[in-house]
Amino acid sequence: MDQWKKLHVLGAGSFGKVYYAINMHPSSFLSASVAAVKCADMHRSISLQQEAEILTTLKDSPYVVQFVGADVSNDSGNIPTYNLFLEYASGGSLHDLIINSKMRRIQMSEVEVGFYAYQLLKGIQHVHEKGWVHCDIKPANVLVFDNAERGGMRKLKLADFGLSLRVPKGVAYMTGATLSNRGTLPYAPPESLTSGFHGRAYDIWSLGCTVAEMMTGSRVWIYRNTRDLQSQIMNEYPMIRGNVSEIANDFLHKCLIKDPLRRWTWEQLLQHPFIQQAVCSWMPETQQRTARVNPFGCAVPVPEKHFIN
Ligand SMILES: Nc1ncnc2c1ncn2[C@@H]1O[C@H](COP(=O)(O)OP(=O)(O)OP(=O)(O)O)[C@@H](O)[C@H]1O
Repeated sequence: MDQWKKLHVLGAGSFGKVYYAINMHPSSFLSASVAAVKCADMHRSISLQQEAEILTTLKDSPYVVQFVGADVSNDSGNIPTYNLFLEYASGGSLHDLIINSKMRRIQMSEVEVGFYAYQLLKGIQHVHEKGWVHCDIKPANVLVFDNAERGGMRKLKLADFGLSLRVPKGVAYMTGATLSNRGTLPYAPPESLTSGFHGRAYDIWSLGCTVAEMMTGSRVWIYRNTRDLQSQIMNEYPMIRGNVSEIANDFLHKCLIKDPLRRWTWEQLLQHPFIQQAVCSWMPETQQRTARVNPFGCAVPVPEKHFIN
């Protein structure tokens, strides 16, 4: 940590604070020149240390925040501090992006949302293939990076793996108890409340809530208190407020199927016309070929019967 200087606070989590830091000697072992540093007193740093371990297994995806390194310093008096270094996201979180768009009364276009949803699906693909379920996907846990190449379109990356669960070969984690959800309640799927079921489908439901929020600027649930929210998640269907096209609505419905075994997977969703259209609009031709897995391709209009249940 000696070569790093913490400059200002970027945010705070349940573990401690997140700082913006610059590397005073960028040629040394942590080679990045700037970083976000998640810090916690050593005796309260177990979840940060676990996050570091998880991030090590998730390296090498452009859709997951990159782990730069970790160390222990004595920078606040004599109390040892655990520091987790991450690549710095200059655009803040997706939550900030949604709030800013709302304040400026600029709604994200569906193509833009589709392109962001594509990136989140690729992140989920990587996380699931490495044997994890994120368990806390929400706009505040998605980081935004500027991307000059794509005309103002941002790069998004999944972050905050503090609640992630190891589920090798897709086996789910189950508490067996009602109301024993792990992640953030407004983004939690019904099965996590009815039986404590946490499988890969968990992340897909949270993705649906996140994509709906990008599209409409509002959360899918409006509730009076926690009990009301729990009851709505278990018994009702999420509300998509605002003007949403049929194709986008269909995508959301596939993410928000109540039965986790029938809910679409990242593999199926990557082929959905909502994603395919966005990919075709925003990706350079060379990258489209690998991303385009839809048998209909881009140029052909997709008949409704192929994607509406
Ligand atoms: N790599 C990063 N680059 C830029 N800002 C970051 C980075 N990581 C975190 N932040 C900022 O710090 C805030 C808090 O960090 P983090 O997301 O890890 O905690 P949290 O999810 O808000 O809290 P909790 O521990 O309760 O889940 C984020 O919302 C974001 O604004």
